[in-house]
Amino acid sequence: MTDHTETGSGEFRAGFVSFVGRPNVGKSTLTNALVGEKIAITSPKPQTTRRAIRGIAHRPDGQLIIVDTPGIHRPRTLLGERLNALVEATLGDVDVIGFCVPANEKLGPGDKFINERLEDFPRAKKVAILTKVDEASKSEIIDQLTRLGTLREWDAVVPISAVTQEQLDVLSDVLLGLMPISPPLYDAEQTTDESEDDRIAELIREAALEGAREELPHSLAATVDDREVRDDGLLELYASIYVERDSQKGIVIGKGGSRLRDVGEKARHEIEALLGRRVYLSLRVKVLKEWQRDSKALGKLGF
Ligand SMILES: Nc1nc2c(ncn2[C@@H]2O[C@H](COP(=O)(O)OP(=O)(O)OP(=O)(O)O)[C@@H](O)[C@H]2O)c(=O)[nH]1
Repeated sequence: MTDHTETGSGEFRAGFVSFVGRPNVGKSTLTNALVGEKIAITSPKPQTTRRAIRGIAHRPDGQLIIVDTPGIHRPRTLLGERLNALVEATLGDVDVIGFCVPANEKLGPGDKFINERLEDFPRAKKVAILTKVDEASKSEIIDQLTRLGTLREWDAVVPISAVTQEQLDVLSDVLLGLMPISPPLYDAEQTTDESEDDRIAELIREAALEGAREELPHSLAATVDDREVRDDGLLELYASIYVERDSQKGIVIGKGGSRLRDVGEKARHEIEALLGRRVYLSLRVKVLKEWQRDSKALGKLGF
């Protein structure tokens, strides 16, 4: 079981926080930096986060349970609608919402749209997080903080960089301070409640996303279909990458299978790091026609 020593102030706090913001503002990177382990996938392509993944940051004086949501956006497909419903359900339930805005881009209509939506979640405390301060000048940061201040009365405003780790300790202090006094909600060893297969599938999808062309990211999904331990102890994993159209299959596989080999190689390294053991990874690319619009297919892929 867990071994939690309480600090001077005495009170242990635990609760749920969700980071929201436009695509690509650094929510997943922040989650990973706070948790200290790779949980949510990160990618330079927007909207790559598709499911609510919990990362748990353990501290001597509390636990921050991070619910990573897909971005809030206007739905265009059935997948989009489901994702928005997921966001609604998640945000209705958290103690703190961290509204992320990058320091190196001006506040735009997208930020304002999301900020207004925060009114729908009166239960949650609201913290503005200025991300990527390593990419902005002092005066840009000050301007941006001032503008953020005009949006609403925040419970706190914190500038951070997940890449240089700047102010991450301040942010976790602030977030924890806003959490209810509570006994630990999870064991100290636990950093996520996602299943291992789901995490492996995310690593495969992340590898396949790398270098993928514009049209592809939203069409990619991955599943782990089977696993077997060989006599020599090697873990065999059988997984599928799904695309929506025949033409996309060729793109993922590449000339003579070269691209798929690279994807497999990259994913295998990440999976081995996650599991702490050697793995044989078999990847197959399958076409699931228009799966984003097909409720049966969405179910099959775990949405
Ligand atoms: N320089 C800098 N880059 C960052 C920082 N945080 C994230 N990034 C980069 O910004 C890009 C997007 O980061 P993500 O964490 O995937 O963004 P996200 O908000 O989770 O994106 P979605 O999943 O699309 O909603 C990646 O290329 C990150 O490496 C930061 O603190 N500094």
